[in-house]
Amino acid sequence: MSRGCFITLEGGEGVGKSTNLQFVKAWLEMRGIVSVVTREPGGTGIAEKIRAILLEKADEPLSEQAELLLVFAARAQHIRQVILPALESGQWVLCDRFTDATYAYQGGGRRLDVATIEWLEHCVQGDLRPDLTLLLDAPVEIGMGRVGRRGAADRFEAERGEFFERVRQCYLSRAAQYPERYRVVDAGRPLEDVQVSLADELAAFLERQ
Ligand SMILES: Nc1ncnc2c1ncn2[C@@H]1O[C@H](COP(=O)(O)OP(=O)(O)OP(=O)(O)O)[C@@H](O)[C@H]1O
Ligand SMILES: Cc1cn([C@H]2C[C@H](O)[C@@H](COP(=O)(O)O)O2)c(=O)[nH]c1=O
Repeated sequence: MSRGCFITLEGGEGVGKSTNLQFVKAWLEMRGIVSVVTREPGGTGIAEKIRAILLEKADEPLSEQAELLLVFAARAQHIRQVILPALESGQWVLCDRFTDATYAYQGGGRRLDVATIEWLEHCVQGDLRPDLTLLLDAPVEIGMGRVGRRGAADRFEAERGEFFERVRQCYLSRAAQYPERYRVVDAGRPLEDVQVSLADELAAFLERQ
């Protein structure tokens, strides 16, 4: 049995990752491809508990180093419990954020040392990398406007605009750095247009397999 493909959806807050992950799953299903939908941080019982720590606005401030290590602790659990078993059984994995989010949020947003992130990535993932990363890109105000209508902000959503500008620029520069893996989709357009572009990218990806 051939190994499944690993697809990640990335982007800033409110760009439409969760909405479009369901679209991607349905698009693949219509072509006979079974996929597991999951997310980071999270995706297992333990990793979801870590997610709760990362997202909650607690009285005790979470240090930036603790934040980085928690993200990778959740990822280690997720990879071993969910991602690798699914890929090895031939299923595809569709993940709402993965390590590119760590480069964008902890590297770009928090300005933590990129070499440390690379080292943790190597320790936790070995050579596991996404086969395709769909970057949903939209101006920060558009994404935050969509999120704002959803209710109370979590610990990340409460960050300032400049933080999210750095996150966006970091995603875009990684997309330029890894053009063979990344596809950038303009997510500031109406949902139907975004999904036409996603379908084009998925069709092109299938052609390459
Ligand atoms: N292209 C679009 N145009 C207008 N509204 C959209 C579009 N895409 C998603 N939305 C809406 O924006 C909101 C946020 O979408 P969604 O939860 O999918 O984003 P997300 O990127 O997963 O957010 P988060 O960063 O919080 O995980 C939802 O109400 C969704 O219906
Ligand atoms: C994987 C990952 C995530 N984050 C941040 C980014 C988001 O603000 C939250 C997750 O919530 P969402 O519903 O997906 O928006 O976590 C991060 O800072 N670093 C990471 O590696």
